[in-house]
Amino acid sequence: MALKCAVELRIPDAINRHGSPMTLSQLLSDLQIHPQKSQHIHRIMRILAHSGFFLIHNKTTQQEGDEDQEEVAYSLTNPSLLLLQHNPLTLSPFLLSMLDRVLIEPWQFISTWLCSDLDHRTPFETAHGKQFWEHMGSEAKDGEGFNAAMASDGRLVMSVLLEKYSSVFEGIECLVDVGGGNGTMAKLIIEAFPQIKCVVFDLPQVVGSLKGSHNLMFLQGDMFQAIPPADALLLKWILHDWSDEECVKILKKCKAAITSNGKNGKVIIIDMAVDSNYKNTKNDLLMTESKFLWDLLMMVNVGGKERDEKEWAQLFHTAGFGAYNIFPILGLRSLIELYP
Ligand SMILES: C[S@@+](CC[C@H](N)C(=O)[O-])C[C@H]1O[C@@H](n2cnc3c(N)ncnc32)[C@H](O)[C@@H]1O
Ligand SMILES: O=c1cc(-c2ccc(O)cc2)oc2c(O)c(O)ccc12
Repeated sequence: MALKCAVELRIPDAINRHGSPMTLSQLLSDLQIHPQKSQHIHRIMRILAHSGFFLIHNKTTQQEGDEDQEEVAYSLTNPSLLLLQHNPLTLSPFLLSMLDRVLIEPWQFISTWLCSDLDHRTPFETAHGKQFWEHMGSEAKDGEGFNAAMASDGRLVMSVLLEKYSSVFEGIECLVDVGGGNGTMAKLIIEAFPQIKCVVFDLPQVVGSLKGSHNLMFLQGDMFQAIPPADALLLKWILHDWSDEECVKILKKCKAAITSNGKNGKVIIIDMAVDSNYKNTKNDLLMTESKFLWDLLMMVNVGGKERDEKEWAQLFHTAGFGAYNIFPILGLRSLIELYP
């Protein structure tokens, strides 16, 4: 919440505009903080600096006719560079949506949900009276915020995919981005590979009003009913939204789509793989904690889960797939290539 406050106040942008470590008094004169509350900003900055979002410097300032004064000053770090408004890889929309009231409120309802005999899929439904995707379809502001969040995550992931793993897209003529949101990933794919025709397949509420181009098409539908045929399907942050049974249904539709007309395509999955040997102290404890937190996020908001490699393998096998490769690509995200 301290970080959300800093992003809402555009503190990273203020420090960036300043161009050198910015003292607390310079920061205060740039922000529109009520004078009676200005003494609190250093407390917010202190914890964010401790968490690695800002660097603290001691700056000596010369006062006319007075002794030099030491004042605390702040500069940006790699994580706060990713919160600048005009950074093409900014994660601010992700942060603001994920810490919005609508996604935070359901955490207050976990025990109520666990003890209730109401047929609610998630604490999200207990809190808001609707399931996640239905809510995002009916509350335009929340839906747009969530789609913008996913788009900002997509730009970051795509920058890594294109730089280090672009071979996954080689040889593809037609790709369907299943649950592809507002088409951010698809647009970056066709920019890098103009020979690929991309279809962004998502719910009517997400793609119904979006316009395509000569090699980009928006198609509305339900991935539980049918997925359009293609050489390759992309599923980014899709399967962790769903239960095992639902994932098997989606994956069976995926297999039908990549094997229609005698084709032998592939499914490209970008999702999380929890470490199965996390008790091994050599593992990164913070990384594992984050993955377990995401697992709860999926339980609380959408009714999905995060899976370890054994659980992924079981899903693929049950859905009738033959082979897969899995490797970590960026932070919590892994890339899985799945073959019939
Ligand atoms: C977590 S978002 C991921 C969006 C995008 N793949 C990304 O990572 O940026 C899941 C997407 O699945 C879509 N979705 C949910 N249920 C769907 C369904 N039954 N058929 C097609 N898309 C669906 C949502 O509208 C949403 O855009
Ligand atoms: O409802 C969510 C929330 C997240 C989320 C929230 C906070 C974080 O620090 C990270 C992620 O992510 C989601 C997601 O990836 C998804 O596919 C559906 C819902 C949510």
